[in-house]
Amino acid sequence: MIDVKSALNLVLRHASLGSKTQEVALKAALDFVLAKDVISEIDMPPFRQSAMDGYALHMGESNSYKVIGEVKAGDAANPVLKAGEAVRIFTGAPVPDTANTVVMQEKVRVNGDKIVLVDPLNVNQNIRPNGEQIRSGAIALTKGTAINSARIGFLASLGITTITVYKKPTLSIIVTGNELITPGIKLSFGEIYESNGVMLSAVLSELGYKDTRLIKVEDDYNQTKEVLQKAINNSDVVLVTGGISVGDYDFVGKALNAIGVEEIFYKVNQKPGKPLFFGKKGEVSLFALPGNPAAALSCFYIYVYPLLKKSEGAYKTQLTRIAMPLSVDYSVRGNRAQFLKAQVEGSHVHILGGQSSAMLSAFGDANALVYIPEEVTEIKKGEGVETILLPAK
Ligand SMILES: Nc1nc2c(c(=O)[nH]1)N[C@H]1C(S)=C(S)[C@@H](COP(=O)(O)OP(=O)(O)OC[C@H]3O[C@@H](n4cnc5c(N)ncnc54)[C@H](O)[C@@H]3O)O[C@H]1N2
Ligand code: MOO
Repeated sequence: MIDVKSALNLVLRHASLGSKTQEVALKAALDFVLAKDVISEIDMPPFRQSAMDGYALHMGESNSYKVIGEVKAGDAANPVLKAGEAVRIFTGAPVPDTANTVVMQEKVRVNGDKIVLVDPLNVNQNIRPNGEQIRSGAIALTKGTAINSARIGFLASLGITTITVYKKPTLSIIVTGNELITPGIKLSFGEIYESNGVMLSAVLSELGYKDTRLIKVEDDYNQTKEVLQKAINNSDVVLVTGGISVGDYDFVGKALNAIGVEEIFYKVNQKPGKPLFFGKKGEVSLFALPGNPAAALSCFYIYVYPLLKKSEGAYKTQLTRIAMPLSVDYSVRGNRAQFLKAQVEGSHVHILGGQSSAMLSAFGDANALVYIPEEVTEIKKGEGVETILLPAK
């Protein structure tokens, strides 16, 4: 049995770095990771932009200005202003080359074709210089950056239509167990509804991995071997749930061994998720997640997520971890490190009820996992705990 930190290090060390890239349209690039720096081909803004509705002035001696024209957003006009002259201007419009400041319309009194300033002015007020955000030829986003909605907007503002990203890994999910029944069919005694497969497909889809196959297998050694081998042939990453513990009908470990999957580790000193297995066959990574649903999802966030991020070239491989004060005293039973379903509320983190690894309802309410290392048994209210923020949805 190894500890949590060693297990995570092994996962990251063995993640095969994706080398396959593809061009994608910017509008379809959400959640992909850049495989090449993106260079801006324009200055942004491309011209001196007015940041306010008001007047562009060529500053003169007095506080009174003659208004000689108008420039609105989209106009190509560049009127010539002498000292003491102004043009009416609107937010986003190009400031004439001969104007050296912009005054908001609320800060002037209008008197016919004259305006009078209410307050003294500084030069270059309310003007966004060209290239203020980025210069032509500069790096807009570096290789390894994950594309989010703000970055799609930023690249669109630079006129970029396609980018080069890493290909997403192809994934197979294999759920094991004679007791598993597809929801929609009436349960017989001893049966339960299959939930790990749909849950893992959903969390993968939420993170941008749409190309996943879901396969169900009975507790049968030969069938397990066959299905695992097929999944390894067809995928970059395989996730198995259940059948990895020590029971007589837990065939996953034996089957993995028989088809030549190299064990990187098996069993981590953590709750939930003790019987977690991680292995490799060639470039294919394989996790056997515990069958207990909350253990499977915890292990997904803590170990599978970083592997996926690392293998698609992302520089940020792990969920954000912050120290937050605990809302009440908490004591741990046993000597396993804990990942506790929790809710960040205001400035505190609150550990939820229903922590059993067989129960999922608390997970649905959780927006974080609190990590308590194996050597810690008592935490007092207000003490800082490592809080892993789950992707928001
Ligand atoms: N003698 C021991 N028994 C167990 C140990 C141990 O150390 N010694 N560890 C326990 C812990 S901790 C865990 S976690 C589980 C993990 O067992 P498996 O990974 O082999 O999982 P299963 O036994 O197949 O299933 C566990 C549980 O989860 C349900 N399950 C499985 N798959 C699904 C699915 N796709 N959808 C919904 N529910 C599923 C299954 O019916 C079981 O109730 O082992 C302990 N035992
Ligand atoms: O390691 Mo298990 O997930 O505690 O039931």
